[in-house]
Amino acid sequence: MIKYKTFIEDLNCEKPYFYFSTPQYELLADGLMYEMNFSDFTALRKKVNHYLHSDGLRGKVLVGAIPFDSNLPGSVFLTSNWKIDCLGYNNRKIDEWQQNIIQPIQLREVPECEEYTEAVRMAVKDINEKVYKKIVLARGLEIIYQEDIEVSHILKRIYSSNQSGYTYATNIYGDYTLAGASPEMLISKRDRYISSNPLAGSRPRGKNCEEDERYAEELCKSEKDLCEHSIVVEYISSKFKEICKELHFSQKPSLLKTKQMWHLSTIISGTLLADTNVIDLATLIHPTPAICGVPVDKTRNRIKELEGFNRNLYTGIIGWCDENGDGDWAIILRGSEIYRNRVNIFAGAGIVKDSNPAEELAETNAKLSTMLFNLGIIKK
Ligand SMILES: C=C(O[C@@H]1C=C(C(=O)O)C=C[C@H]1O)C(=O)O
Repeated sequence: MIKYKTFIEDLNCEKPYFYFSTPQYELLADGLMYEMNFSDFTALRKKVNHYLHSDGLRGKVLVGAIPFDSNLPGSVFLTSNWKIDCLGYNNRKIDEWQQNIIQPIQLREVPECEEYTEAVRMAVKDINEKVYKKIVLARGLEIIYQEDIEVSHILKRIYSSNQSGYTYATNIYGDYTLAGASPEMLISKRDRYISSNPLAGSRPRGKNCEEDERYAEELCKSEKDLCEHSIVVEYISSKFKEICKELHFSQKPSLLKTKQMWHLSTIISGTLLADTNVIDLATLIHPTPAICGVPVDKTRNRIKELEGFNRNLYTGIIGWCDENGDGDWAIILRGSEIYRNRVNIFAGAGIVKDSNPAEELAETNAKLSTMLFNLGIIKK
């Protein structure tokens, strides 16, 4: 029997220029690329529309990652060197990629836990004073190794443990690899059909079945988490209402589980009134309150003050756009920046009026565990 290997399983020691997969397909873009720089989202939209209307994307695909902050410059890439393949059911065995995992010599919190809980306290105060309604605050871990780590092993582990989410890896942004296992699709577009699947409101998975079910049940009933979730659904659905003739979403969120987390989830879908490309759609709704806050400008500025580090591409978006303006863009979450012997990982939590600093810290720890597991630092 011929053993079918996916693009990611087929990697030897090389790092892919750009890799993106969903449970249904995987896309790999490699080789020569044209870099399209942009100064902000408005400039990006203009350039992409120009390319699409002048047939400049024929046979090509646009791939890349767009920063969290829409006022910052960035770049996306155009290439004819790309392939896409269906992913049917395949048995992703993480154990196969257990070998060659090295352990770090140092882990450093950026910022320190106490600074993070203090930032949450300040945000709750802002919310009580009605400065804003919700804000997402993140923190990071810097992981140092004695020697350079083998990126292709880590990618195989990320892919294998992320059967139901979006796996991404790119090497086109300088001297590091951005790679992770995002659970959240910002926008998907095929012809006139569009959908978004925001997540907000979270619990860790339990240590046993009983605890796991209890956490899931608690999440479904939690007023605080339901409120956190409804803010995001309201934001995206009101943006979609302006551009869609039909809009569908359930009034009650469902549960989505990853290996490490439970999330409240809502699929919002619609049919576009006029053909709009996926970059226009992504930049219309990004950053959503799932990773930024309400109102957007106020919370984006406050995030810079309270977090004390630069998010860059973390909580930005990653994906592709084809010659028809179709494509998928996921939020850059549960990811890592891998530099030779150093890895930076990040995680955030949504803060609303009833947030408790210690619980939000625990939530970020649970989210960080996705990459800690993929790096082989923790066992589960
Ligand atoms: C910010 C992160 O996650 C986001 C925040 C969530 C929440 O507050 O419940 C859930 C999923 C994501 O939208 C992260 O994973 O770093």
